[in-house]
Amino acid sequence: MYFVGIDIGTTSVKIIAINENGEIVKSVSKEYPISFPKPLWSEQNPEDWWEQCIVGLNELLDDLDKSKVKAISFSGQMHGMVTLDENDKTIRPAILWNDQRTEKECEYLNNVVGQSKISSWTGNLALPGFTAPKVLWLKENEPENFKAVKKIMLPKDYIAYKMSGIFATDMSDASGTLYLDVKNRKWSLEMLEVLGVSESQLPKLLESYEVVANIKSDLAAELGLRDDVKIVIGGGDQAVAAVGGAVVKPGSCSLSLGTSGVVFTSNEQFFVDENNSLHSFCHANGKYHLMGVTLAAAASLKWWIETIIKTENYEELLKEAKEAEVDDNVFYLPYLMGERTPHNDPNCRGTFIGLNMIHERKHMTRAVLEGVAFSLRDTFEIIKEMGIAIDSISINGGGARSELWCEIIADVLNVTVNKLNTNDGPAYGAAILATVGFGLFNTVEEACSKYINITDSIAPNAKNAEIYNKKYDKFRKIYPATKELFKQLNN
Ligand SMILES: Nc1ncnc2c1ncn2[C@@H]1O[C@H](COP(=O)(O)OP(=O)(O)O)[C@@H](O)[C@H]1O
Ligand SMILES: O=C(CO)[C@@H](O)[C@H](O)COP(=O)(O)O
Repeated sequence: MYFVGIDIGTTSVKIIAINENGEIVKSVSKEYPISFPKPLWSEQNPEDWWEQCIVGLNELLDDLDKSKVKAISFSGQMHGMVTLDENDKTIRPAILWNDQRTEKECEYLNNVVGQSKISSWTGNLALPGFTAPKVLWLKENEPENFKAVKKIMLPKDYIAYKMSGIFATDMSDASGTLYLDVKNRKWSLEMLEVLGVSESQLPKLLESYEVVANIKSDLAAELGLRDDVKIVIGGGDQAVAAVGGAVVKPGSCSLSLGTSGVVFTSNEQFFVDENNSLHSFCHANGKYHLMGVTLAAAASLKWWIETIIKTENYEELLKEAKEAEVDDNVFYLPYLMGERTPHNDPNCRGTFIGLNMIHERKHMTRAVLEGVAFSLRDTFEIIKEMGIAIDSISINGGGARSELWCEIIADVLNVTVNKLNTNDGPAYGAAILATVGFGLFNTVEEACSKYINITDSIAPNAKNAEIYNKKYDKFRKIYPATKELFKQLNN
């Protein structure tokens, strides 16, 4: 039997097939473009996701026994707004999770409607990346497009719709819209009224491991699959990556180093932190989770290596950075796309601070890795302040390919970083959801405990942890000192 996991990432679609023992049989990845048409904007064409998905699926299935495929499920970049008209055509490019154009709409939601109402209806506050402020932006700035909207959906739901013909979503991804009542796992009618959207424009809500329908028969024929393959809805990439990292028990913690960087803990019950600065969302196992997000994690490294240094040779740059001593006074702030946790500030920007004549490229590469780790520590500190004790975390995402980055993170957070038998977090988690939806396991937890184990652990180095502790204290002072300046510069 084969189970397929499809991850609609920001840089590419990753597709894997696992067998009933949880072993990866084959994986493929297909890139697609992202466009930044104006400062603060970030968009992709949903058709590109679909095209590359089909190219990838054909390649994946090419030399597999297609009759053995039993179920397909998804993980997707969260919060992106996909809008379809009455003919199911996309109305405009999807506005993505890292788009920061909605500062005005967030101010309206948080300050005019009011934080206490928004938080009591949804469990969260308005952040520029979330879907609700994007809906308001569309209404205000593209009224003709807003009028044409018949369906509003999230990235992976567009793919699930294309594959099943059913308009559905799941609780974990829907949590990131800011129009789900997270605690009660239903759409917030109060928020829908604020947005001017009706429930009929929104998808049916399922748990991540639930079956949407069988695959559409014409698509099954095109791909050479049986027409009883189950389409399982899947979830938002962070919750699904957590499933792929077995972060499904209360208090367990994972760290994702994808385009964004995320610290994630799994909880049995719904709760919010004191300042509502973490995302309080539904988990893909039917329970809840908390997470904080730094917007440009591996995106910072990609920008530094590919856009600034203009090479694809990560290995050389990372080897060089390993040779550089920790420099107490060189800092990088990873705010290339503004920042979410903990600052919730679309105006802050990426910055190097503390350079002098002795510094070389290697110090700057190291500063990029450290700056992302410090930003992740900002979330980690909030989680610790809530009394959640964390002594180890599992790591996933493209950035986790760097041994040096994993070491720096272990030292900066002062925790053991565990590597697992799979680094394909979101796609692997999606394949696990497919097994549960198909009925191979009763629960997500059962599947995780059968399939996932730790293969390597990186313990923090006590000396480096102490150095980084002091350096982190300095890092924390830079944002408050530059906040107003960034606001003025952006104006
Ligand atoms: N060898 C490497 N070391 C560190 N980071 C890497 C390496 N190779 C790729 N990356 C980073 O991985 C990122 C892609 O990770 P991925 O988890 O696939 O992201 P996403 O799901 O957002 O598309 C790229 O931004 C790139 O910077
Ligand atoms: O906005 C969030 C989570 O709240 C991001 O994590 C996106 O879901 C995209 O993730 P990656 O492409 O970085 O995996």
